[in-house]
Amino acid sequence: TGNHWGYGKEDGPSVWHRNYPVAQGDRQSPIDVVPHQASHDPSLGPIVLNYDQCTSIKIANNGHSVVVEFEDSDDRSVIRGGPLDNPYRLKQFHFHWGGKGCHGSEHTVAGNSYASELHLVHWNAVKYKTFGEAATAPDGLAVLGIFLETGDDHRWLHMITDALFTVKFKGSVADFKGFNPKCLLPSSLHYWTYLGSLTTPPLHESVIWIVVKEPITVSEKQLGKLRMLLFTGEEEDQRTRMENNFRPPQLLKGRKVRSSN
Ligand SMILES: CN(C)c1nnc([C@H](N)S(N)(=O)=O)s1
Ligand SMILES: [Zn+2]
Repeated sequence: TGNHWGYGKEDGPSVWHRNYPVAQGDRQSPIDVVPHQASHDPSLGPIVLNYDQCTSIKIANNGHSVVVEFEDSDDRSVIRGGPLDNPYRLKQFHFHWGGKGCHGSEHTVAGNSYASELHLVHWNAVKYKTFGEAATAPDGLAVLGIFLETGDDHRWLHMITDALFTVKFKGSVADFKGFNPKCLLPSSLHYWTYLGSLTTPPLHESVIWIVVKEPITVSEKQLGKLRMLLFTGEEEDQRTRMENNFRPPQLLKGRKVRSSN
């Protein structure tokens, strides 16, 4: 019905263009990052995260991913520096992941996928009054992408995976206070950056992407807990596991990818 979209055969990334023609636009995301073709830009400073006053509010299953929302009525959690001309306010973070053992990241590096990808979504509250307004502006959003590879348990990710049972069904929301996503960052914030889009409908071409080079390590067990989430609501008799909720890489269409040092 209407603008319903998903990750299945009938409603997945290959048909999103029918309801969202921008899917075939000139600055779509994700992309395959080819490190040796990225231009090293010495003018690109470090990314600075001021997440110390960061306050998470709730965790939700929106039928496409699991999302942790933040209080964004002031500049308590911002990202600045790097390619950004203003500080951008943290609004939410969410994940994309694969099926058992297979890949799940959205961005790829020289054709290689990671098991999952974390997106920290920020908006330019200096230039725009609301997230909605920023989400349709060419410099409105900044998304920090972090790759997840499998290995040992991540010492803090259990804070999230232990809460997933509270949001199993599409449309469920639960309190999730006091979580600071700084604990999910790798030790180095060296990155690639390029101009792109949201990777889910409405696919607005409003994102300055900052893809961090160093992945974090999580265990297969922790990733498996993401897959106990459902795409479907409690009232639906069809129970569909939430997995493979990633869009494949899109054409670069002449865009330049820059690399911090
Ligand atoms: C409205 N918001 C916060 C978002 N809309 N689409 C989002 C996508 N999941 S992504 N992957 O961040 O582009 S995030
Ligand atoms: Zn995302």
